[in-house]
Amino acid sequence: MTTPFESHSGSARGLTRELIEIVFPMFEQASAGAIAVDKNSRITWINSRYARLLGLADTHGVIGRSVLSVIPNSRMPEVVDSGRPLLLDIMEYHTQQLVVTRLPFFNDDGQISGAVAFVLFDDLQPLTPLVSKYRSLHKDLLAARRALAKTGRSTRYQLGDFIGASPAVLEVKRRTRLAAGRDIPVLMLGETGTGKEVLAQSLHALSARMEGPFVGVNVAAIPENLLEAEFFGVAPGAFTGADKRMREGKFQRAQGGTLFLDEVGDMPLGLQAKLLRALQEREIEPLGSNQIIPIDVRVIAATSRDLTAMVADGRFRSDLYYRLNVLEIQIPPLRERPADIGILCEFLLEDICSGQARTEITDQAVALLAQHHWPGNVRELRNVLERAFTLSEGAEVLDVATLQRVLPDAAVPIAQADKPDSVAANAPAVILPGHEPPTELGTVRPLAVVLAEAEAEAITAALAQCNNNRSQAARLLGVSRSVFYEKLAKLSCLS
Ligand SMILES: Nc1ncnc2c1ncn2[C@@H]1O[C@H](COP(=O)(O)OP(=O)(O)OP(=O)(O)O)[C@@H](O)[C@H]1O
Repeated sequence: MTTPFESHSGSARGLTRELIEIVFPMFEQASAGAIAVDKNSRITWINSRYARLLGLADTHGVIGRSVLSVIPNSRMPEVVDSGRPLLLDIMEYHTQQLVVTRLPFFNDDGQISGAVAFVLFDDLQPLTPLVSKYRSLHKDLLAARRALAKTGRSTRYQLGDFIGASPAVLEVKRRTRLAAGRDIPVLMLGETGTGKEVLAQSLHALSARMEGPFVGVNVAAIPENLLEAEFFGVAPGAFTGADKRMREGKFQRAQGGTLFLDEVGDMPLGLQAKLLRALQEREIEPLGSNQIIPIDVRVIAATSRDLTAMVADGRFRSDLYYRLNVLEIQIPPLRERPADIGILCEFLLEDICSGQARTEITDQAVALLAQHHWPGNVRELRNVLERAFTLSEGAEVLDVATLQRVLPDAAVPIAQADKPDSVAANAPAVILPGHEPPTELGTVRPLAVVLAEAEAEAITAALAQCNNNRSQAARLLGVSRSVFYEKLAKLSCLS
């Protein structure tokens, strides 16, 4: 039998490799599948049992490929990066849940050479009690993390929460891991709702600053005259009526951790100069004080604006742009990666249904969603699924007809509809907004639901019309920027 270790000869420096070589044949025989990767997480070997389990035509086609491009939920890169084994894990692969164990192995100099994984069980039936316990604990953990993130300064997202397996998303994840390993400023560029905050939190959680605070500040949501105090704090008694105590700014709160500057493109030029100074000197001066405070903070900036255009016409300082953009992560809009919509729906529905019976979505419904333009990206997808779930009163399956009733825009060709669905089958060839078939629930719905839907649609349409420029969208809707942000935040909480 060939093993992934044959090319390495001589005595191993660490016990790990020797042990693996001893136990490998036993594990390989007894397990439901085995795979090995090199130190770059590229597949070097896979046995035929695992290839069959993954539905691969043969074992050769995947050799040399990144393991994440074949098994999107694999945690082998983590094992290779950390050099630590993951002895027991449940990994989802399409509809299967596999119990896996992953071990790193080292070369003669003690350097990491790669990792090997074994599928211990591909049928969870005997483990049902354990798995349901795991699921309920996992749900509790997510709920606790969310509650904590609302009150404290910790993060609630990890890289695994950034869902997607398209090449563009894999590249985003690769750059995030790279950025996490280096203490440098990072600039995230992407439209609204593409997950910039999810990614910023994940980066922090992967970095050496993970034990430190993660402090987020949305530059666009804070009135201009308060921004400086928000950033740098206020000395005691700096103004008449000001606090007797020092009021900490975001930089001080983020000491030892990460400061996430969301919508940095909305920062007024005056404050840009002060931010640049703070980043260059690594110190700040609270308002009304002559005391200098050293800062130890990693900055992750994000924007949905075209910063290079803003630099070109003088609305954003070029020196600050280069200081923030040491490593750039471009997050693609959802419409450019329709292949991710299925997996995103699965993940978002799981979250939306949490605590209730699981709802599935038909392939035709996913295909319908893939045709949508998604100006509000994943946040909008989440809202659409939430509305569909509410409208269907927790039905087991979301189909084309239900989604047509909640998708905000345009006509949908009936050819896409689920064939056995009676509403779709009797519908006109094209369903236009405002001409939806009457629902079984009747036409009268609670006013609060109708108003909330109308508000969500107006916000999405305004953002689309203004190319995601929030200040313009707020003006178009006749509300202040802070009211607009409040509503946007509520939308994302609801979703
Ligand atoms: N790739 C993704 N996987 C899972 N959820 C995602 C993903 N991208 C975004 N989301 C979800 O979409 C919503 C918006 O994400 P987030 O706030 O990170 O976006 P953003 O780019 O920071 O938006 P904005 O620019 O409007 O602040 C959240 O509910 C988040 O959980």
